[in-house]
Amino acid sequence: MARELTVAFIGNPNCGKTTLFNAYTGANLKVANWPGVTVERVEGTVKDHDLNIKLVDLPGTYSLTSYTMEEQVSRRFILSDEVDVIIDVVDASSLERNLYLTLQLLELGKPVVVALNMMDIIAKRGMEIDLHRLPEMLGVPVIPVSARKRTGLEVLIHAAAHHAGTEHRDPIIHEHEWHSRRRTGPAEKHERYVMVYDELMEFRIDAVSTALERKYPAIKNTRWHAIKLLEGDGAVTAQYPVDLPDILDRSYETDIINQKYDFIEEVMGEVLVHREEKAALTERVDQVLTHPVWGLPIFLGIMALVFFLTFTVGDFLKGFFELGVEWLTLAAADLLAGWGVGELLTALITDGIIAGVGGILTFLPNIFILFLALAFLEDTGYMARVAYIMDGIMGKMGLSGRAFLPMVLGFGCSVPAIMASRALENRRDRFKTMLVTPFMSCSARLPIYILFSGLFFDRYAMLAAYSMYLIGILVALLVAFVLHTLEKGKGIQTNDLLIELPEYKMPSARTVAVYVWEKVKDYLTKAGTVIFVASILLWFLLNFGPGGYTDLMEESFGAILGKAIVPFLAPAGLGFWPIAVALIAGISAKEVVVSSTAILFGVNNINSAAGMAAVAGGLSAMGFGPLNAYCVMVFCLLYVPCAATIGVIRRESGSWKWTAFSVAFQVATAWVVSFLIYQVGNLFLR
Ligand SMILES: Nc1nc2c(ncn2[C@@H]2O[C@H](COP(=O)(O)OP(=O)(O)OP(=O)(O)O)[C@@H](O)[C@H]2O)c(=O)[nH]1
Ligand SMILES: [Mg+2]
Repeated sequence: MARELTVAFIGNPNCGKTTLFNAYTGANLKVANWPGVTVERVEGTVKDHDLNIKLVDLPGTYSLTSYTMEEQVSRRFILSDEVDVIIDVVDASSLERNLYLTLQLLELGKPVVVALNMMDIIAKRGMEIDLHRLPEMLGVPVIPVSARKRTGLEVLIHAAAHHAGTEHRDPIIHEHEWHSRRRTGPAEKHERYVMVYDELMEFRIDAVSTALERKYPAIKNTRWHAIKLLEGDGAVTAQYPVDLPDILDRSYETDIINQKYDFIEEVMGEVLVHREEKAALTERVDQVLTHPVWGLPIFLGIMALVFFLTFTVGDFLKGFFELGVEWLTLAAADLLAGWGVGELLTALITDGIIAGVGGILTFLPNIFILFLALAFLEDTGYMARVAYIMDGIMGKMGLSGRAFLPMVLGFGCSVPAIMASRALENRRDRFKTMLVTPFMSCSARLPIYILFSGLFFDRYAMLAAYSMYLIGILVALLVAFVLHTLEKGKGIQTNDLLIELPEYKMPSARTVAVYVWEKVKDYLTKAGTVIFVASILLWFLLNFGPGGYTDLMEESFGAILGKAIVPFLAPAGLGFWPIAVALIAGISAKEVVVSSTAILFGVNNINSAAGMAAVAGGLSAMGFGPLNAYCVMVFCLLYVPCAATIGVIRRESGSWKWTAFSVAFQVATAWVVSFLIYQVGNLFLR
């Protein structure tokens, strides 16, 4: 039978763990150039000879002292007995910072293999790392790799397999090493550790270890636990309390950290042959992009550019899709007629499914361009800058700049954006971020803007649509601000979570391709599932009434339902039953607002000139004008996130009550903002 082995990738955020995991397993997990991309543990398998290796990708962490939710995921897993070998992924281009975690992992006593990643960058910069001395000093194998270029992968996995089962009760290194660091403990213990603290600290560690051993004989690695107790680690202190008031008189965390860094400095001095010349390009670019005054306008400019491309290039490509849908409608009608399919079923297929789903597919080019641009921004490292630029403003909202990262990710899709809020340290910040993230304009809302702004704003269509993105950001910030003001005086402190600025990188073609493909796949899946089902349901709702099948939509169930809520929507400029129906249907997925409109007005190809003209005609006949269109766009921007988002809010908050509150809150906000725009707009237009 084949042997089984579990290997976990752990390392600092953004060091390339997921890239490495993808390279081994062929998975397409998300990779991007900012810290905190992976928020969940993910497993995959590879084979090495007769060995089945289970690989585990973990969220990045700076230390084993865990603060954020994702860091706890990593810590808990690394400490569990499930892991046979730890692969410590180290970003060789910032070795010094990464070694801090390495030293902590070595103290755990589990088999550790260091994967020295990003060797391609090291080579390009003309740096050199002494690959003989480094493993000697760390006492574990160090394998140079490049996850992106896929070099060194076989050697690494082989080393991990080979290194399994080399567990020490306490990690030790060879006799000839570190005689200068020799531990001066009790005579019978002459192990030499990789990381040896000063005499006084070693004395404390010994004392605590002895007490631990006596009280909890089952503990595997007393030294690590003793160090954690001296650091005042909450979890370990709660699990293994010892009564040593003289020794554990205060937290020695700072001393322990400092001594580790002293050792790291020593290592760096010996192994780095050419000192790292801090990437000059990154600094120069950042002088402009993170400028205190220009940073924000530049960000808004970049968003405008992305949006401009989405509109123009997307529209250019759209033509081909329109032809496709038109052809499909005709072909389907012909085919169904040829088969002698009844009128009703033919209507369901052409006016329901093709109109609803096909209409949505024609927006694919716009979606494609949007995600291409976002992938580019994420993999260059710009997104982390956006969080940094926003730090000041976010501070006024009682949040750290880091909370802006989930928010910008919301431009793509609210679901991963809400999950990204796990990187925030405390619950209050997380919930606040989860509440406002859905206000950011996600890709699903794009078709709504394209449709309604195209219908009513001609030359200003792009401007009208771009304003939605700005309104989204403004409302999100405003809501956060109001919440912050309400909280004030309750003794809540805001904490500063710094975001690390990664170096700028040329985006990898593979990363961008995978990113875009995953998003396009999601969009197609959504068209084939949620939108497909919603279109069928909607068609039935609009073609059947209390009296059975009806040609008059006015008498359908849909109309009855829509008319019932029109009085609530009218003050916000949305008092039209077809709009009411579209908005209700849009809860399933925002694109459904567009497909409902197509079904409502009986157009097969809503994204074409003819389709648009038909819808515009129908809407105008009801007295629906540009101001109403703007209100629809704003309402769609702000009201209930889609079903998938509601699901993820429920999962991440763990509470239905809170989920219900957040949904109600979004609807109320949408109503209030549309109401204000409609009422003020009316004053001016009259
Ligand atoms: N040049 C180069 N870039 C790499 C290499 N490995 C990863 N990268 C890039 O580094 C960035 C971060 O990679 P990820 O795989 O997302 O890093 P991670 O460690 O999983 O990050 P978190 O999930 O945030 O902890 C991406 O832009 C990758 O393309 C490498 O070997 N060489
Ligand atoms: Mg990752």
